[in-house]
Amino acid sequence: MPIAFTKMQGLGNDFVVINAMNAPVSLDAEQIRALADRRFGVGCDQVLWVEPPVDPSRAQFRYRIFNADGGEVEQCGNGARCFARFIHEQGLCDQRCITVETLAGLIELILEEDGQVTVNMGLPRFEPSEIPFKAAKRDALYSLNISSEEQVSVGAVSMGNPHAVLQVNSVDTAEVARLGAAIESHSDFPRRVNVGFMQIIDREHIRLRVFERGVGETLACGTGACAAVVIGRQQGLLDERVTVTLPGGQLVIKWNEDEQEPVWMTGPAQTVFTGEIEL
Ligand SMILES: N[C@@H](CCC[C@H](N)C(=O)O)C(=O)O
Repeated sequence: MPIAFTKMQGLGNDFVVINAMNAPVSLDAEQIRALADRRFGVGCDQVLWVEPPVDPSRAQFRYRIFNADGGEVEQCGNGARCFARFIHEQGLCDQRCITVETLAGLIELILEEDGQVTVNMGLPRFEPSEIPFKAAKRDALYSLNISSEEQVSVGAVSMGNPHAVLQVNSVDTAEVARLGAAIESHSDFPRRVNVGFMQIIDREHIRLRVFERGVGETLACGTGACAAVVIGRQQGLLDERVTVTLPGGQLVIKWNEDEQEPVWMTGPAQTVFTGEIEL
């Protein structure tokens, strides 16, 4: 049976979106990898499924996320904006504000008048056990051993999914591939981790590159942008509203530093093409 899909992108972080509202879809990890393959499949960083919610009294949809390596994960920010646009374009819901279930909890998607999408990304979590990260106690920065001769300093936070953030002098020269791969699978992050390289331009602007868990470096990472701003803000380096420049474009992230208040992300989302594929 061919599978119908929509190819979407948010700042060049790209997705294969599958509508499983009417008929359940079941793909195993090998089939997800085949779909995501850029030479033999459609090609994407993540595969997203739109499903009916488990609890319709709390949410209109269930949003499931699979990395290109086939693993299911908790959260995806750029995907959330594409999810909102997909629902609207497919006529699945005409409300401009929708609530969706994810493995990380509920998130809220708002379609703006100008076509951008704002997402309530939920609360950042800093307790090591919630990230998860092996540390004796919560700290602003942790020293991570890359080898016996090399240590790096990272901030760690969960935006529903795990993130480590390194501050660098320049994202142009940061060793994203080498350090990203080493930190992504570091034994102190038992579920692996997304790794952000943050260059602070000023209190309202950062540049960021992200080596994503289960994918490698992508053109943008929404949860990575939230994580970087939250970490930069906790270190007293950033203001409440920050523009994040990623290789694929810009996001605006807002967080008022109250740990009981959510992080907000605004940015674009676009459909690229639709198709069918036999797996
Ligand atoms: N591209 C995403 C994050 C996708 C999931 C991530 N790779 C993980 O494994 O947690 C985003 O825009 O947030």
